[in-house]
Amino acid sequence: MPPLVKICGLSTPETLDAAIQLGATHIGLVHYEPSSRHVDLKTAAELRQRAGSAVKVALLLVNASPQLTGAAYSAVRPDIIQFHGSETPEWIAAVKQHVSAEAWKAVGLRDAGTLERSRQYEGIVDRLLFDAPAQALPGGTGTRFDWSLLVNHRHRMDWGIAGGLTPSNVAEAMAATSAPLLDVSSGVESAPGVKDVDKIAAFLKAAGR
Ligand SMILES: O=C(O)c1ccccc1N[C@@H]1O[C@H](COP(=O)(O)O)[C@@H](O)[C@H]1O
Repeated sequence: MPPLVKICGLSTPETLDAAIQLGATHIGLVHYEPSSRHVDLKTAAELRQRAGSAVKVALLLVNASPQLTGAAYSAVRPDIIQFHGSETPEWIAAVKQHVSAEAWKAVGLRDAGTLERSRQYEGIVDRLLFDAPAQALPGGTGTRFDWSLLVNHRHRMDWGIAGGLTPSNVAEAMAATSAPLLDVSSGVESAPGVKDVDKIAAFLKAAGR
């Protein structure tokens, strides 16, 4: 069974359609102004509607206020909210009382300690997304983390990997981690924020979809 694949940071109808037709199982819309992939809520809602039920749609937020999270959920109605900042388990639990979307938490994996601390989200979120540690931006930087950190880790909940995945290294990432979900953004772009359909196709093919 091939892994699930999420193509994140889509911002145009053309690239959304291509990702769906090429076999993505999930797509991500980034609502975070500092990002080159930021989409406003109106655009996010239009893309979400266009996707329909063909894929699961994640809305990526970073340390958004309760007001913004609520407004974003109401406007876009995503299947998933991807929390990609320093949101605590308590914070996410509180948000979940007001939205009926899955909650995914991105965790910047620096060392075995961060992996152990990620267990605090068990029972609170629906999936952990292991990513490279935050830099100037908390994600979407095309940076890999040390995949060997996941070897022999006993996962007790759904999970996936993100960070620096590309069509060229995704097979190696799959072999190293056996991740059930692969999340890619900058590795399928021709420039920051500009998705490349050929790279999306190459990534999905290399991931076995
Ligand atoms: O894509 C962004 O600009 C972004 C901004 C803030 C937080 C997360 C962001 N992207 C997510 O980061 C991971 C890894 O991305 P990459 O493949 O290394 O570019 C992925 O989930 C992106 O959607």
